[in-house]
Amino acid sequence: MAPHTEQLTRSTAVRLRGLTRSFEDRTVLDGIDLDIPAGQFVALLGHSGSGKSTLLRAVAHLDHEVVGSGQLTAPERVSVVFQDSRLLPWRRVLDNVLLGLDGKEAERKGREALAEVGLKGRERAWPNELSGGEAQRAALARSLVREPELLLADEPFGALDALTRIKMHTLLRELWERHRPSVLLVTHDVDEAIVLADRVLVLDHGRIGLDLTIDRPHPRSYRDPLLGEYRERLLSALGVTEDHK
Ligand SMILES: Nc1ncnc2c1ncn2[C@@H]1O[C@H](COP(=O)(O)OP(=O)(O)OP(=O)(O)O)[C@@H](O)[C@H]1O
Repeated sequence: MAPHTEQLTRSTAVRLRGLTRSFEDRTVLDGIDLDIPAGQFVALLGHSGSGKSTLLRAVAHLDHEVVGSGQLTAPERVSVVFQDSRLLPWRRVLDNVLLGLDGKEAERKGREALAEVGLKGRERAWPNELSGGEAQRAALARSLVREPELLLADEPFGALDALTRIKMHTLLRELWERHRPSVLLVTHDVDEAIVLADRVLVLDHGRIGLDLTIDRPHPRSYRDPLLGEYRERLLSALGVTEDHK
């Protein structure tokens, strides 16, 4: 089966059936079935090498060798944010945000998106004049301006310091509240997953080992004792026992 884009019902953003990916003789994704309803914020956890990025690349249609007995469907308007901002160093911030878009209306939206991520006034800065957190904000603005139905994020805050990361969590959640894309966020960080997402998946041996709904109101506090129960379940699904903590 070749992955393809097809018309999805309004209520489902992503549908995977039997998604399989092997590299030589190693099966990394082993028949994954997954539905992500439109507008849902999902985090994907798993050990290093468990296949999180491979799954995200498949959903982004960046991998043409993935196979399955069923289907891989995702919306056409998909934006991807990576751990590094991937801004082009020879283009100013606004031009990076607008990459591939033309016209006054696009420029207006680009400026608006930069204002939304707190970079008003930095439109004409060069990427090397931005801090890591600012560069990731610009990358988020570049995604937003395309009004994605699905935002795929591969450890977008992995390279940031702890304080900046917390600010970015708040920003990402606020942007989600305003625009309501479906989100698939790959992360190593259990706390990041439970503070941001409404549903957390754990990838284990090529399958979804745990599919956990986080039923707590937003904004969430890291200190919420009820989040502790979710943390325990996720750590246990990841095979982290008390001795390892
Ligand atoms: N192009 C490739 N060629 C060969 N093996 C690959 C390729 N891409 C990924 N793999 C392998 O597939 C497995 C899963 O990789 P993937 O990057 O999806 O894991 P991950 O869960 O995102 O890891 P991390 O958390 O360390 O980023 C790894 O063992 C990796 O070596």
